[in-house]
Amino acid sequence: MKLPRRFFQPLATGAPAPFRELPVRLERMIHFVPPHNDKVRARVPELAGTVDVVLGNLEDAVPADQKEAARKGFVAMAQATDFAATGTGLWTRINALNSPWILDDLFTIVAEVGDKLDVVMVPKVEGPWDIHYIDQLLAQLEARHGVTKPILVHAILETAEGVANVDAIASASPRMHGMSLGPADLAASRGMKTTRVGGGHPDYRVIADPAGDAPRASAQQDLWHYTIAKMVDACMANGIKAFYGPFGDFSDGAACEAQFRNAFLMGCAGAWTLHPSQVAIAKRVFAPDPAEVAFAARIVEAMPDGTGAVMLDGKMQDDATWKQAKVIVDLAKLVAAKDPELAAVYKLG
Ligand SMILES: CC(C)(COP(=O)(O)OP(=O)(O)OC[C@H]1O[C@@H](n2cnc3c(N)ncnc32)[C@H](O)[C@@H]1OP(=O)(O)O)[C@@H](O)C(=O)NCCC(=O)NCCSC(=O)C[C@](C)(O)C(=O)O
Ligand SMILES: [Mg+2]
Repeated sequence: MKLPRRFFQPLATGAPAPFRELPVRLERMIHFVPPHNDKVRARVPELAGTVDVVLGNLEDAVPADQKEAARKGFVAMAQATDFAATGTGLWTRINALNSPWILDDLFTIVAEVGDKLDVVMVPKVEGPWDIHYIDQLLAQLEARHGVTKPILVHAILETAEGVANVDAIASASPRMHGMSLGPADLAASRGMKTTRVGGGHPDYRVIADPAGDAPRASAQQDLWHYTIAKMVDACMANGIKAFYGPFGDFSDGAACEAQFRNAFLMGCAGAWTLHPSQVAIAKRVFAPDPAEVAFAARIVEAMPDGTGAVMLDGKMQDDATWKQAKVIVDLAKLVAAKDPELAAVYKLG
């Protein structure tokens, strides 16, 4: 374990000091773009104003013979658009640590567009040692290329070993931004019997006890509940953000929305969008319900210093519910600052 007083020291001479607190940003969706696809890349300038984060994906879903084109395409799209002007985050997902592409990914991207890059998403993180490696390398590259804003790191939780080490990953470095669930790789790593990318499974259910000849009620359960809960606890305990990952069935918007909403209610800040049709779903889900915001605002107003006990509509409020209300009001303010339509609905002063 590193000494506490050394935790926030830059890891290379000339590298920027790590953030003490994460920048406060609205990240309802991390929108995936395949940078080797010229047609999709051409839409990025227009897309940038409509999503909270644009991510250029270099890893899985990019064919091996297109890795270089994807890297070049990412540099081109990063240079072509002023993401900061619309408050849009610019991220990339690099190839895995054991792949032949990762060094070229990081060397090229930090050299060419390191000052524009907010977050590097690292796939298949197994333990804190993976984060330490990336942390050190990024510091060296930031120093070499004069990058002044620290590049953050986001881990994908997508192996059984990673889940076993989730707390240590979350606390591995002050560079940690957060974590996303990777349900496809994780299912494979765990030996789960599903070919779906996220979402439920019709055979994963509980069944009521028999009661005579009556048909037995049965309901589908959430395969990802345990993992999301574990990830949210690890992230929030370390002051970083948890995200649901991808939902692969673009034809089933209702199931995507249900999965996103479960993650939102459990504490996640956002989800990935892989297709334009999922952006509106994420916007709908990762903003608090206006009725909840109105009630939360009443709680905050009824307890100006956040202490004591009061009754509102027959419901007891105290210091703890005040904190719950603050979570909702603070998020609503963040959403309202970016979305004038919701600002009008929330009516927050
Ligand atoms: C699947 C694909 C090929 C279907 O692309 P398509 O063109 O066949 O689909 P479409 O329905 O015909 O597209 C309609 C329009 O939207 C455009 N479009 C389509 N997608 C996008 C996009 N993302 N951003 C912006 N525009 C997009 C597309 O170009 C088209 O434009 P047009 O009307 O002008 O012809 C395409 O959607 C795509 O490449 N999406 C990203 C896929 C991806 O990044 N996958 C990896 C992340 S998930 C993962 O890795 C797992 C994980 C975490 O690791 C683990 O669980 O283990
Ligand atoms: Mg994966």
